[in-house]
Amino acid sequence: MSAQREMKEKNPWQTPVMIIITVIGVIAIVALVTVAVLQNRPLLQKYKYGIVLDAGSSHTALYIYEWPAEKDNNTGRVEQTHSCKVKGPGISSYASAPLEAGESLRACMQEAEKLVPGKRHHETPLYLGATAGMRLLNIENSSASDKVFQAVGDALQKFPFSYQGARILSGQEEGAFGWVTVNYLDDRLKQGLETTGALDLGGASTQISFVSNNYDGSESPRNSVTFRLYGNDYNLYTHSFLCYGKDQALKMTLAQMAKEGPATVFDPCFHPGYTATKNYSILYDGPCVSDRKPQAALATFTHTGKGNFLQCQEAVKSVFNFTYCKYSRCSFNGVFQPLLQGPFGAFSAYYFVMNFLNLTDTSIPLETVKDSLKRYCATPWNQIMLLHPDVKLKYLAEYCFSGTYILTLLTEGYNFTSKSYSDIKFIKKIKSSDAGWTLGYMLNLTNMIPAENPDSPPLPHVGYVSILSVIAVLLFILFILFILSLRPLWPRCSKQPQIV
Ligand SMILES: Nc1ccn([C@@H]2O[C@H](COP(=O)(O)OP(=O)(O)OP(=O)(O)O)[C@@H](O)[C@H]2O)c(=O)n1
Ligand SMILES: [Ca+2]
Repeated sequence: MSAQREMKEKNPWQTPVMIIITVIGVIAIVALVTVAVLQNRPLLQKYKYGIVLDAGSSHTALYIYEWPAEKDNNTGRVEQTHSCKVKGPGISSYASAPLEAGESLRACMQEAEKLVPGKRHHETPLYLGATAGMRLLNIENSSASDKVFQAVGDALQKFPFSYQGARILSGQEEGAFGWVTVNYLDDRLKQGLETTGALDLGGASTQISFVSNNYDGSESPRNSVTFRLYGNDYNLYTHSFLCYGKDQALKMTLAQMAKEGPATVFDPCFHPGYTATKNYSILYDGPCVSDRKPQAALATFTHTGKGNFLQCQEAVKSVFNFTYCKYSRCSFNGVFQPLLQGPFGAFSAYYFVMNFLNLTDTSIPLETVKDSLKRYCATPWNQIMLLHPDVKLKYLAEYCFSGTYILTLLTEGYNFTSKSYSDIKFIKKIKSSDAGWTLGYMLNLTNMIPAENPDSPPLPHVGYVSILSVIAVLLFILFILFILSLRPLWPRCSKQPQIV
């Protein structure tokens, strides 16, 4: 009887023990998973921002970049979220009215102020980088270029961002940062993949940058930039040709045609039927053409189109110098260039022009591209205007020249062949970001590309949490099984109601 009573007293324990164990087990699992999730959860969508102003020779553009806050100095993606084209010409055109250069940036800056969240304003770096237009102004009149920078700096500092200064980029920087942008956006750097060369055609200068396996940089150190990015070493060849942007090249070509100072310049690079009276001074103002001043001092000339691609090609070729090269190989003007190694991304004016001409498909044979351009150049000007009523006349008049210049620069200048032409891709954007030097410039200045590959967690976050949860459940089941396995040792008890 006494043993029976003892069992009866213990009996109620059997179920409560299991309930308590289950409850504790479930709480433990929930706690474990919650801690794991909270500890490793990416911070709630918090973003950081950076702003870069590209003060080009023909215009200024503002770019806003955004990246997840916790991925600073890591492998995080930086993306362009907005761009704003500044109204009016490039800042170098304001040499005689510098204050207006600062004023011109206001509308885009106000847009940026609205788009970057207010609480991030003060920590958002703001950079202005100027390229060939300001390089030329600085050569021509350095005090005028200083005044433009002063005015631009004063205007930018009125905004609540963290202003980091305005400066002229060197040609090497412009080329190298364009290359960094393209390869960063293509994910080639992080993964250590073969890189893409960068071809940038601006209004006043043009850049070529690529990695060539059999080039160590020793032959022409000033064309060599070395990087260590994500644990890989890169020896980049880069060169910037000042004056070989498409606007300055047009001036040089025209100045070359008009070097005898005629009253009418018959230009094969303009459409038949095109005619305009122009000031001779436009052909020899600025450092790219000042030495081509014609002897005769006529004030104006009649610019008349002839629409002949082959003659245009010859005229364009005349602004390249192929006569001297002190290196093993050169592109033009005695500049060293190693063997081309593709693929290449060609952006800015390369894209604008080839896209307008419907010639961005580089799988089309080069000869066919030339034939198509030949027909385009020969098309009468009035027909061209009828076909493109929405295109700015200044741009429209120049596409025959620009297309011819691009093909001549690529083949005669850089030595692309009919075969390697297809290694080039004419691009505007990669994902949501414009191809150009600005992103690479900001990534560099904010130290956002580490030299070494950061240790990445072996598992993605979701995988990590799932595995942790499965292990926790397994452990709990094992624990229950263990408790149940001890059952034979438990004191026996009867489920029969006790009849006293
Ligand atoms: N839809 C467009 C836009 C621009 N352009 C021309 O393309 C050239 C280069 O533009 P861009 O790359 O913006 O040159 P910048 O950056 O201003 O010049 P640089 O890099 O030499 O300082 C300019 O002649 C511009 O007139 C064009 O033909 N079609
Ligand atoms: Ca540019």
